[in-house]
Amino acid sequence: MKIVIALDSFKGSCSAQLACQAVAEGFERVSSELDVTLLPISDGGEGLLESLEHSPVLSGVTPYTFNCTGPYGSKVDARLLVLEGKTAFIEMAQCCGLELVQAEHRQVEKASTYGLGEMVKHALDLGCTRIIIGIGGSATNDGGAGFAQALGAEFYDNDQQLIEFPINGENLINIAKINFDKFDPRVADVEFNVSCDVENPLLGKNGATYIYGSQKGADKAMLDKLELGMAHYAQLMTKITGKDFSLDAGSGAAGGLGAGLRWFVSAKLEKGIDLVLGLLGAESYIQQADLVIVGEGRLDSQSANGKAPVGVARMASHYGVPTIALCGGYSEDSRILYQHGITAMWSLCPGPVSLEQAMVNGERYLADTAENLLRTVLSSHSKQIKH
Ligand SMILES: Nc1ncnc2c1ncn2[C@@H]1O[C@H](COP(=O)(O)OP(=O)(O)OP(=O)(O)O)[C@@H](O)[C@H]1O
Ligand SMILES: O=C(O)[C@H](O)CO
Repeated sequence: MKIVIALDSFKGSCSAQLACQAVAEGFERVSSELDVTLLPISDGGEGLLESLEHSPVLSGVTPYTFNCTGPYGSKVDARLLVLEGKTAFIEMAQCCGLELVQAEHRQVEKASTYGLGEMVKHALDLGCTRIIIGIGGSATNDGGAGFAQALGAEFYDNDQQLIEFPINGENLINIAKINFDKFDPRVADVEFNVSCDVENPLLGKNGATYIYGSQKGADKAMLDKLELGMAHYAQLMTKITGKDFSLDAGSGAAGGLGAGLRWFVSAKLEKGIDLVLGLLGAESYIQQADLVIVGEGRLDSQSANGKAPVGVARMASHYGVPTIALCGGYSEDSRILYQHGITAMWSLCPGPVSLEQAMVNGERYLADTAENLLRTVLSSHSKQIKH
């Protein structure tokens, strides 16, 4: 029996790689005759590098670590991967991620994507001609202005004063002019592909600020202020470039970085999970599988919007392969996922345990649930199972 194990991370509990390993361990308790492929997955934002590093097809990636500017200005270590000396993979959450800052210290208006620009400069220094950036899971709402500043763009306010490093969401309302004379010229010869974890537009009620600003530390008044700044910035960038991306899908990913990357480096945006599945060569494994296992911390109706488990399930259902999802919990409205390729959903909780207990024991519970799941599947096939 061929099984593809393609779980995303269980945020706050275990990484995608550990989740996949736990499921494989549970299966091994039941049968040693399985042909199992582990494909730790991500929705293209946070976790992108981990899924690529453990990919069975991308064996030749070289990891580099650079000390760069974190979301609030202090230094953080971030990694990038280089494939065959030419293609760099960068995960913006490593330098500008929400998880780098504890919830009580988050001030989204002060956060900047400057560190991502530094990482891109490192990739250029390494001679890369294609740069793939996974965006999402960010602490920022600066529309990519910090990213452009790190690459040499100079932002001026109404008094013709240079806006200091690192430019952030709060500064957007003050930008009157941008000077690109010192912008890194190497960028023009590089192909940028961006995998977005969500498809929100830049502006409006469904845009970057109003949908993701609160989790980054903004209250209602701050959300209104940031949206005004973003709208002003979008208007200016549209005037400069002649391109209005405000309402395009993916523009609102990572606090408007999606739009910023299109404006500043002519990036091509893609739906994260599709780009990840392509990079991992997932199709060749999935189309031959008898069963696919997916999962993430929590499944709900939102999971249908570009999240990793549903992306995998859609591909599997295209080939008539059933997909079973394992999760910490699923909401009532998650039934809609049955229409998106998910055949069944299993919660890993063994009983009424606290969320904390479920998260601390995530791997153990996953292995136990996987064991139980495979016992059920094999017994319905009248297969030999270990006792
Ligand atoms: N082991 C676990 N047991 C029970 N619930 C869990 C467990 N691990 C994670 N969760 C729940 O899932 C939530 C995280 O959800 P999930 O892993 O789907 O990430 P997310 O925030 O939706 O982001 P993304 O989809 O980008 O990964 C946690 O806040 C918690 O409520
Ligand atoms: O970073 C963010 O704002 C969210 O993950 C959506 O991209």
